[in-house]
Amino acid sequence: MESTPFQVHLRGVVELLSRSIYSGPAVYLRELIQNAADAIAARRDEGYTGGLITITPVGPRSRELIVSDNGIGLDRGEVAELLATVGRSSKRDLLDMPRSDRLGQFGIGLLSCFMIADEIRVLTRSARGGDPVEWLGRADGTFSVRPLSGPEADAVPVGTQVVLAPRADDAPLASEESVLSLARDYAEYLPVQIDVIRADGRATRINETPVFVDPQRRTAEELLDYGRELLGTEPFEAIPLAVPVTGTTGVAYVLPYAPPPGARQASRVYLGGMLLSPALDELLPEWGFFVRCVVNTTGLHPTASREALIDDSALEETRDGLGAALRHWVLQLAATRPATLNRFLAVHHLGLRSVAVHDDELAALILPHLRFETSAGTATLRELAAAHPHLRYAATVDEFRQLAPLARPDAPIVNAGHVYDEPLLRRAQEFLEMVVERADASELMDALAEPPLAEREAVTRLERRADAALADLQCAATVRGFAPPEVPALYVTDQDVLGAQRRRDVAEGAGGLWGGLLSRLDSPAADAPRGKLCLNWNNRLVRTLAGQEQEGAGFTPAVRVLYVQALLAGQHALTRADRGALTEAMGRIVHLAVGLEPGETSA
Ligand SMILES: Nc1ncnc2c1ncn2[C@@H]1O[C@H](COP(=O)(O)OP(=O)(O)OP(=O)(O)O)[C@@H](O)[C@H]1O
Repeated sequence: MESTPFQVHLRGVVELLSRSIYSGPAVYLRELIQNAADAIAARRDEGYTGGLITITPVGPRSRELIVSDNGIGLDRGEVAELLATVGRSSKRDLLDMPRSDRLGQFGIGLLSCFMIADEIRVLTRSARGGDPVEWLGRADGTFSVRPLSGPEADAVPVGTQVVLAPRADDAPLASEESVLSLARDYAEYLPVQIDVIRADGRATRINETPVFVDPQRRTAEELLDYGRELLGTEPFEAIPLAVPVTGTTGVAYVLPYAPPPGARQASRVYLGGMLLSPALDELLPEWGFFVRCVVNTTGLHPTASREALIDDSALEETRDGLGAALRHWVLQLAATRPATLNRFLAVHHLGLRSVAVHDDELAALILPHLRFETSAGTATLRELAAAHPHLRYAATVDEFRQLAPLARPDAPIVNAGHVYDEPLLRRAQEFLEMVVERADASELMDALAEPPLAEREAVTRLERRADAALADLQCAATVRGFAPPEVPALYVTDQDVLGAQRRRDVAEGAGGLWGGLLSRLDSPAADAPRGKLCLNWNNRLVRTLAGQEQEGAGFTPAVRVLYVQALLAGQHALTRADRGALTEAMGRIVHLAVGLEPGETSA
């Protein structure tokens, strides 16, 4: 059997590159700069100390774009082998791992030039000696090699020039304006000088110093300057980053605003100084949504497109390292700058809360510092855990509103009615020494002071009479002493009652089929849930009501008005029955005030 080498259909491969691998034809320039930089690095390995890349864009005087370098160059044998063999690269080491000082590794980069031109012409002279060579590759898959001699050869210095004549449609990508902007975007931080030759013949050096490569040695102002450009606004703060195992350094900019929920901030990533991606998702842990990073790395591995990173253990290690830096920042804030921590939490609390619900790392970090509203003012969870290891909470804002007045100051109730609060409070038990439990209205009421034994009889009588006065309103009465004494009564419900009440409100508004259905759901049964009116034994008015020996005509309307007042104070919605009761009770009170019998209406 005869073995035959595979045939490569070059147009098909180029099509594949342009459609499926690269984000667009503009990457041709990145690939050329990268090859030039690698060639200079290779020559520097042999003791050379110079290095310059020159790019001449397409212009009024020439339809050709030229990228020249004074790197290692290629001899005749290397040209045929390296330039014309798809997938062959000089830059992989023996273990097939990318070398940290070389950018290329796949042996396909040069083909990207076919996305804008039908021919690639390479003039090259090896630094190791030998005659220069011209290599001509064509998009139809053929190439030719021509050794140069005489004056033609004398004109070719050590290094390589790549010459492209872009197709008319693609020429704009090789114009001075595009070349300047692409070269800056991709390569302004490369450690090699890059000049763009302008139409007037003058060179513009595009190199800039990357502040994020060595952030520890930069001033805060320098770091913030870059951050301002990156975020388009003043960063909240700049956090220097370093993950030495993967040669990654950079800066995380804390956003001064809350990003949309769930949005992980994409990072700007440079590989060996060359832009890999302006917006890479996978670099940060999920909970790092509150920063936008810029990093340079030498130890992470690009995919063939060079626009993403391979999700391998190096990336995972880097993610962990960056997470650790963010965690350190938060802990430092908590320890040394609590006011800044509070400002940070005020901006990002919703996002932090949403992620801490399911992310252990963030929960452990942030929970102690989260602030909650309680019946005794606001406090952080750490403060609450220290003062009240057994903590009770209300699970809705409604519930909090009605339970808060019942809570003793030494046993406050936490408002866990806002989004994420309840699951976070429950999680707090894993990270802080505390037990949290949902507060129960009747238990709280039981904890309130019972009136003294000597007055029990009067209290029981008052409860019975008030019960009777409220019977048709599905409300029971109870008497306790609580602060402040000016409040005559509180209305207390448990969750079932609140739910039933809400359905009744809807039914009243809905009418028709829906209304009928809902009202049937709640048609008062013997065991129908009842709210409770808790009368305050410390209140003068309540005592006076209790003191009325006879069933005075004012008792029932007074209790019913107290009931409606308590509902309103607790911001409960009034049902139709409640409104009816109020109108009727007020009518009777007005009659009593002017000395008329209830029925006496006509003159
Ligand atoms: N300017 C240059 N100077 C010297 N050699 C070059 C130059 N450009 C390309 N080469 C040689 O041609 C080979 C193939 O280049 P190509 O850009 O296709 O792949 P690569 O750079 O090795 O890898 P990648 O696909 O990751 O870019 C290189 O490995 C290098 O040996």
